[in-house]
Amino acid sequence: MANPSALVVHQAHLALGGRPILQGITLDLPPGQVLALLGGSGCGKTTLLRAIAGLQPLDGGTVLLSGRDVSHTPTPERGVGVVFQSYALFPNLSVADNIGFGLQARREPAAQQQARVAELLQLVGLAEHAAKRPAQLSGGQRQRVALARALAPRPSLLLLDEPFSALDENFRVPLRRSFRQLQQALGQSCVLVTHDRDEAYELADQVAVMMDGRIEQCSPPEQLWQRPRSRRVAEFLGAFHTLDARTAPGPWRRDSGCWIAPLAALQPAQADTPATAWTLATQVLAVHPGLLYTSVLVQAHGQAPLTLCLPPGASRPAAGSALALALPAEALCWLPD
Ligand SMILES: Nc1ncnc2c1ncn2[C@@H]1O[C@H](COP(=O)(O)OP(=O)(O)OP(=O)(O)O)[C@@H](O)[C@H]1O
Repeated sequence: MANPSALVVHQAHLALGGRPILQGITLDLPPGQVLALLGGSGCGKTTLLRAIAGLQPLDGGTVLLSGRDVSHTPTPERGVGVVFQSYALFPNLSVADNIGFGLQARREPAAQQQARVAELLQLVGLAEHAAKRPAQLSGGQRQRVALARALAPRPSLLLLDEPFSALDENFRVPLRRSFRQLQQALGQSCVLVTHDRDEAYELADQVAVMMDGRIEQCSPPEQLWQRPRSRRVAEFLGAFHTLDARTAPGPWRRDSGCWIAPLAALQPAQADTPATAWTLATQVLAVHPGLLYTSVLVQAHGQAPLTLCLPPGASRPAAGSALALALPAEALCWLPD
């Protein structure tokens, strides 16, 4: 028989302070994969993570870990590891003792505990810092201690709440890449809470977009960014031009919904632009030079302003000038409201 899913959440419901916070969440995570819960502030990501950990009781619904119904099982018996945004390390314990904390609590033989701590110190590259206190470490090192501590008891599922958000961009990206390598080498199943789209895209096998306590779409990242299922998801991902279908010209006009196209698909119209393309007569509102590209804000009739991205060397149009743009037909996809 195939391995059971690392995590199944079925119809999770929860209200707090009289407000619905989780509204029928259903998820299924195969073993060894990372699921990212991606959403804006207050959509319920952390609450869902806490419910999976058993730190927040649900009003209704079930949670299964490796096929075992843990809906009413206390946290210590669920076999999950948790890495909090703040890392929550013990300031008076050494790095090694922080990592070994969960093993002591399980009363494993001392030699076995020491061997496991040494293994994890190696794994996260902190062997020479074993005797230090958390205050003597950098933010990235503290994050790795928190990760090692959560991994030490070999959890069936690792839960991570914004684990990289306290770090500077320069540290965040290399650290999340080394985390992904480690996770894949260990085959560790994970649920990752994040509001960072790049992080979700890079780290996750499946991305669940959460809005108002619901999963709007759960798909592998490439699929999500190619085919968002609704306008809300497309707008949240921020990777598309959105054009109103009601005010669209000729063949693009519809009674409802919108057309979306990847940002790079919008280009200046050329002599060889195919007749099937959607051509837009626009006026340049503003030009914003940038390191990677120049953003040109344009206004097309009946549409919200659009942003054309020009490569750094391209000639820049002047604000107020007219600019003919085109979107190839194959880049456009209609979505319901
Ligand atoms: N104990 C509580 N009592 C009442 N409301 C709560 C409680 N805990 C959380 N909430 C509310 O539930 C909603 C979801 O909170 P949650 O922390 O899960 O959001 P989030 O998606 O993780 O947001 P963020 O990214 O800002 O952390 C918020 O509106 C929050 O105010």
